[in-house]
Amino acid sequence: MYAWGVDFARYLVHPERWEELPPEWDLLFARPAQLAVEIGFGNGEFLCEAAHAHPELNWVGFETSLTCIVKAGRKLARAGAEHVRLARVDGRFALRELFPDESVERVVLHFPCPWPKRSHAERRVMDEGFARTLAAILRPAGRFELTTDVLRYAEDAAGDLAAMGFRVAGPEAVAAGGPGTRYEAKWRREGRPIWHLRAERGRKGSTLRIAEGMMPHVRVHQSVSGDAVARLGGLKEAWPGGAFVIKEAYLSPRGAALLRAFSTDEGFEQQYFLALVPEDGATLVKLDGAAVPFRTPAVKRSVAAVAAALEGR
Ligand SMILES: C[S@@+](CC[C@H](N)C(=O)[O-])C[C@H]1O[C@@H](n2cnc3c(N)ncnc32)[C@H](O)[C@@H]1O
Repeated sequence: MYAWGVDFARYLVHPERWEELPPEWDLLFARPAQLAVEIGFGNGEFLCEAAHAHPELNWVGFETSLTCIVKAGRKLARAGAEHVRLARVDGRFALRELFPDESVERVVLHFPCPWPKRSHAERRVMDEGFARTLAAILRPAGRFELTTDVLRYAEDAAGDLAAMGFRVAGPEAVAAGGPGTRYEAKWRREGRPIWHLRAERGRKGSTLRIAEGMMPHVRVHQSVSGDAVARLGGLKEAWPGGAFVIKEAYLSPRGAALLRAFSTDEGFEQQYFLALVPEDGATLVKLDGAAVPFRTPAVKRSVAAVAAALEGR
């Protein structure tokens, strides 16, 4: 990807397209090294600095904002940073699904959105589930660091981490020497106290992973009519922890169809397309390559349910 003449494509990775999860990070970085992860890296100030200060580590950053990916990518390219990869994936999902147990040395989270309202709590990065993931993917004595301007957030994090067996130091106020990010500068300008918490993994935890590399597909042994495709719009299923809905169905003049789908697995939401491809009197139901989702239980169920609906089951 080029933006203002700076090529930063070499930093970008697309885990949703990988056929094997979790991946071999050493192969991806073309060198064996300990892994360090930043979640919600914003404009990339810390990641850029950290890659220079700790060239012995392979750094992976996760962001949900495309604008941030572009800004951080440009910064890394300008600085000539090595051993960094960026992905546009929800960091909570990424940490759990993309790293084997006991494979990460360090995880950092700087000024996560606090989402103080109870009704928004599920959007917070740090919670009990995240602490469980950390206990699973961190190496023995691997560490997690949190910097925030919200004392309550840091205190809740300390509680969740301690309950998972972490040795927790803080939260303590840090007068200077924070991560050097845009949000640190912003809150310091406003005179807010900055809180730092450091937690070292104690006992190993375990976590349930749900994504697979394999692309689900089902062959329906009949061609499908435009009416049958149109009836797929609105198809939905929900079960404890997950759901999918087919939002819209588009039919091409040549008999192929695209279905716009939405899924959620334990709050991890995805939008994607299913393709219905005619094949010698049969129809292949598969994921379309335009917006490939992670292959979660909800995504797999949507493929199976569309095939079943077409077969009248
Ligand atoms: C308040 S900003 C802080 C950015 C940066 N760390 C800093 O200190 O300047 C929070 C960032 O986290 C990102 N973010 C929010 N939820 C996320 C998630 N679940 N996974 C990855 N990034 C996330 C947002 O897009 C935003 O860039």
